[in-house]
Amino acid sequence: MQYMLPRLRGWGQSLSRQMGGGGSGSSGGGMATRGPGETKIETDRRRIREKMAKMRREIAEMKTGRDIKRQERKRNKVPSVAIAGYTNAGKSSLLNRLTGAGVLVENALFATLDPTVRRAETPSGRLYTLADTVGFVRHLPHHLVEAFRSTMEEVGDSDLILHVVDGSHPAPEEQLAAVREVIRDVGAVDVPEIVVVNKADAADPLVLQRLLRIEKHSIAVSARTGEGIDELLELIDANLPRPAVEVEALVPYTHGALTARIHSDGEVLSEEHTAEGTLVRARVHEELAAELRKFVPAS
Ligand SMILES: Nc1nc2c(ncn2[C@@H]2O[C@H](COP(=O)(O)OP(=O)(O)OP(=O)(O)O)[C@@H](O)[C@H]2O)c(=O)[nH]1
Ligand SMILES: [Mg+2]
Repeated sequence: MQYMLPRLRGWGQSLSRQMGGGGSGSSGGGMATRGPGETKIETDRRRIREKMAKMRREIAEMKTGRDIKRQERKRNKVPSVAIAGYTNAGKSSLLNRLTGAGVLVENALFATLDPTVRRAETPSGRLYTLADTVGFVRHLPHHLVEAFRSTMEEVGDSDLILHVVDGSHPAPEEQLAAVREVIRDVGAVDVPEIVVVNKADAADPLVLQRLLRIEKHSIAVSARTGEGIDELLELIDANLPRPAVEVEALVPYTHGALTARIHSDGEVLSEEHTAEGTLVRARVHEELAAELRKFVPAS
């Protein structure tokens, strides 16, 4: 903490530029109010110091709850998708847009301190979890990187990363690179990534074109207007890990709940309603495959 404060001069300045300039008064929460005799930089430093302290406390409290949730997810084999990206990129807005959740959205740094997890469903009916994460900033002092690291476990453990970048920012490539550095640091390089270029409504079309060309797995969206969201949902569907076992089962109509689980936990390849029940071909995880064994149709 002591060591980082002298460095906040540059940081604070670039942050206010990033947020559209014009000082801190136009945005942010109540903490932005300047005390008597405080200069802009002092206010920034104090604000950041307060945020950091709060964040560390919350991170410490969160860890246990997160571990439990993660274990549950692993057991149920529900694929997990993490929304990562630079601070203020629109991660929480995207989570809200994708799941209808009411997560706090604010034009302020580190609006999100708790990696919230929501359940979501693909257009084809597969269930997955979607996690909102803490945003990154460039030139993060080293001990702060440590604090982020624990929240980054969420990202490292996920099956798919939605890497959100603000397309209307003057230097989106730099933000992408900075976030990737952290993703690499936490060993999440193997997790497939979709680059979600957000704020398409406010971005320069040429910048959008450039980003979509450079980034192979990318899509332009606007969490605000909903533009591109349906396509993103399809893309998530296509990029979720495929369950391991392909099965064929004739499920009696009396076992409707089981048919429903094939839809939510697995990937249905074909389905036919016969006189004896629902004839399904699907990819499912081991557990469900075992339960379906007694319904393998006599051939
Ligand atoms: N024009 C425009 N603004 C957006 C869009 N999505 C988000 N915003 C705005 O960008 C700001 C940041 O949005 P958040 O969703 O809080 O961003 P975040 O990435 O969760 O930020 P942190 O949690 O602080 O890392 C808010 O003022 C949003 O209203 C978009 O698609 N278009
Ligand atoms: Mg957020």
